[in-house]
Amino acid sequence: MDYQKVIEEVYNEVLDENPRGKVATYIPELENVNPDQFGIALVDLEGNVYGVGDYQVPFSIQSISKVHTLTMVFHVFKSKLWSRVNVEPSGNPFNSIAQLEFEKGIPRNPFINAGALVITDALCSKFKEPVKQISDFINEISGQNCVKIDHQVKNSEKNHSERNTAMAYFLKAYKNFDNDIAEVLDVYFSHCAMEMSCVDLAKSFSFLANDGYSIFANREIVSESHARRINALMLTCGFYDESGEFAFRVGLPGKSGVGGGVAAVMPHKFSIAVWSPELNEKGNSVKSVKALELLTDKLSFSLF
Ligand SMILES: NC(=O)CC[C@H](N)C(=O)O
Repeated sequence: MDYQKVIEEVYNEVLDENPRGKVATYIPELENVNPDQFGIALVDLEGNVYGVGDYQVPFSIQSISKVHTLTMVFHVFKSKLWSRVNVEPSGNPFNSIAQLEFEKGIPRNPFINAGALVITDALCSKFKEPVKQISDFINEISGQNCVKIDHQVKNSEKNHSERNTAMAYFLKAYKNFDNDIAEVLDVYFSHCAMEMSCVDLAKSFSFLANDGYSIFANREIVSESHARRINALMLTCGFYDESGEFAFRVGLPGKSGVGGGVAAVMPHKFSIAVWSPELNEKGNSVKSVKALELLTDKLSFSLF
């Protein structure tokens, strides 16, 4: 399969069609990014890299980091975690407070903000220096020192953090939050403000395409059965209230972030990351989703 040719075709077709959205503005610093950037990187299971466009430009990974943090706790906490977070699609926006109250402080899944805050809280219980541990972990599974925290983005989110702070208090009220709220939020904003390029991100997702084994870290990151479960969660919950639409159009497990990135995997074949900052109203990158739809159509395979 000539992956380079396919991603170049996809790239050109998306640029020809030029679907537009709006860059995220609720984190003010994210508005300063050039909205025309667009890149695709695909990494196969031998470690070959195929890239086109701005695939080496670092961008704010935002919620994509929730897959990395979940992986870290999945490994450490095993099944205990699932009494604190559910595994159902939310069908609601990623920052819904109403849903959290309705469900008595047990977030629907680990990828909506409330669920990710519980995961970050669990990380804070386990690790002395959680931000360093998260960076080290992502660097390890990407095979290089690629993670940087953009402190302007971090502080920008911190200065506009009313909803996430409210959610953390709600979780605490329902006794589903162990650590100091400000500390956990600081860790959460730090991992959301990590910057990576498409190629680094695709490498960091490679173990999920490879039954849990990372060819970049040269070790098993999670067991084969845990890798399958993380993929199942990405397929059903990775795109918030648009997860069904993504499964319908693309058919790969994946995760989006409001920085405009999407990382996805085709189990036993490759991992891929696409980035373009303009989002649709659900918070998913318009060009990235279009590119992945064209890609699975051209390859004539997906999970289904
Ligand atoms: N969907 C996202 O990427 C959201 C992440 C963002 N840091 C937030 O908490 O709102």
